[in-house]
Amino acid sequence: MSEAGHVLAIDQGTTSTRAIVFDRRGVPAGMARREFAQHYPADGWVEHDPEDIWRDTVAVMRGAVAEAGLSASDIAAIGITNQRETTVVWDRRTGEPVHRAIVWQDRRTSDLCRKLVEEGCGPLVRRKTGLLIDSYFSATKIAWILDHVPGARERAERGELCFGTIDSFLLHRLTGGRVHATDATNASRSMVFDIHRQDWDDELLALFRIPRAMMPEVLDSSAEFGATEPDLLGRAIPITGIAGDQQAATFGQACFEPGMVKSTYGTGCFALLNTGDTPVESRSNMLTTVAYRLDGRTTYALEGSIFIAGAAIKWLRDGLGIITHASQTDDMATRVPDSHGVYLVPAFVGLGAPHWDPEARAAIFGLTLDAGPAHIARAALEAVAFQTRDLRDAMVSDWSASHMATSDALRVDGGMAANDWLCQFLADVLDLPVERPAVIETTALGAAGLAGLKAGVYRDQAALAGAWRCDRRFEPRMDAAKRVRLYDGWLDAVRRVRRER
Ligand SMILES: Nc1ncnc2c1ncn2[C@@H]1O[C@H](COP(=O)(O)OP(=O)(O)O)[C@@H](O)[C@H]1O
Ligand SMILES: O=P(O)(O)OC[C@H](O)CO
Repeated sequence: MSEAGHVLAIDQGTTSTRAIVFDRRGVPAGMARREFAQHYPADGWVEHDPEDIWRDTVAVMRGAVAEAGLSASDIAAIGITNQRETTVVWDRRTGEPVHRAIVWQDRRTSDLCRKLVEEGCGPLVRRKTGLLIDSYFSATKIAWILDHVPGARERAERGELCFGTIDSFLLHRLTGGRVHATDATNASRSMVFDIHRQDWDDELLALFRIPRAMMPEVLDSSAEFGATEPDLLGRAIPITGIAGDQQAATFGQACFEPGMVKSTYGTGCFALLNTGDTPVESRSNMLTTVAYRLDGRTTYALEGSIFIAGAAIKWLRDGLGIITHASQTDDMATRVPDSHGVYLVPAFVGLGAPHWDPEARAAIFGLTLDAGPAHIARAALEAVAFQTRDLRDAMVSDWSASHMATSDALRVDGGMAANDWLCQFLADVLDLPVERPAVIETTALGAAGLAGLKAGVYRDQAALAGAWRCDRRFEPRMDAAKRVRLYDGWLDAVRRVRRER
């Protein structure tokens, strides 16, 4: 058991970077958070500046330790969790990025993806990676950078450039450029990683024209990744846990048994169903992915990915200007009896699962002169619940086709899970109890759990599962006829968005 009793988790998300110090019981002891700039250089393009992310990461690490009233000597280990698929390419020697990070929401390579699908490459990618060919994943983003940054492809072939998702970029910086690695969950989001052989796949690397020389080493999610440069926090601290944020949330929600499901409501919404040590291929356009890999043993999941969840609420604030803080939407939705027939389909960057339609764009239907901001805010929240229903129906059909039932409640987390109105509506639309944990920052908790297992702060997964506590359980109470009517209206709105693209 480690003497230093705390774990520092870095949670680098799409709209903000957080660090949280957890104690030996998995209780947050200190936290710091910074939002950072989103860049939209063209329609469907989304970029982040890696230097903003690095600067904020160092600041929130130091801020969280200070807020906890601790020092580096109290921190046994660091865990990293991150927005997935977002792609950074940097110079191996200097650590300098050759281009801004291309974010997971970015759709600039959708034409290339469509071409590969038309050429019949879909089954090969699906069989090896569990993924559909889509610009969401890293491979085509890497190729775009190599094709559009002068000299980058030649430098990459000479081994002078590194690719990494955000975890890998931060690991390289935190270790002073000594370590170029990632974990199996992040690798599984690239479209060039064989989830069965657990290795980069040369046939797929060739298909996407990516030199193997730029790929990071792939380790377990709980592993010895390296140690921080002493000047960052006052002493070298081991980094012993890494996972993509949705897998970290699955771990933080203690969804360790096959059939258990969690759904995270951040910028996007991501539902993961643990399928155990067997990858389940979806017939409903869900993804097959790595949930976590411990001691060389891979646990898989079915995943439904929705690109816009909290981002729609952010748009109400920054785009429409009808709110000044996301939490206002709770009161606004409560104030009106229904959305007055208003449906908002948040296809701002296309539609993810189960449609995978990059060309779709957002729309609001059903507006009348007596509809107002509260109806639109409610429709934005309702859309998150309707999209979750789309995912759950697909996952249940995949899973129950050949396995036992799914768990009897949906565990939720992420920034939006603080919205009581949304959690209740979610339970109503799913006709399923929704459980919100006492520690809502489950993504960071998962990263801390992975790091703490390796560092000896937490005994084992059973101890982590035993520490999970429900803060509030929302029971479904909507009558069936209303549920059917509302959801049918949603399905009609989505059909209209897809027809009109
Ligand atoms: N009370 C709330 N009601 C609705 N949406 C919220 C609420 N609080 C935060 N959000 C939304 O959740 C997102 C932030 O959640 P978070 O998990 O921090 O996201 P990420 O990890 O993607 O950065 C933002 O898009 C914000 O608009
Ligand atoms: O930043 P989040 O929490 O919305 O997560 C983004 C996902 O990792 C994208 O796959």
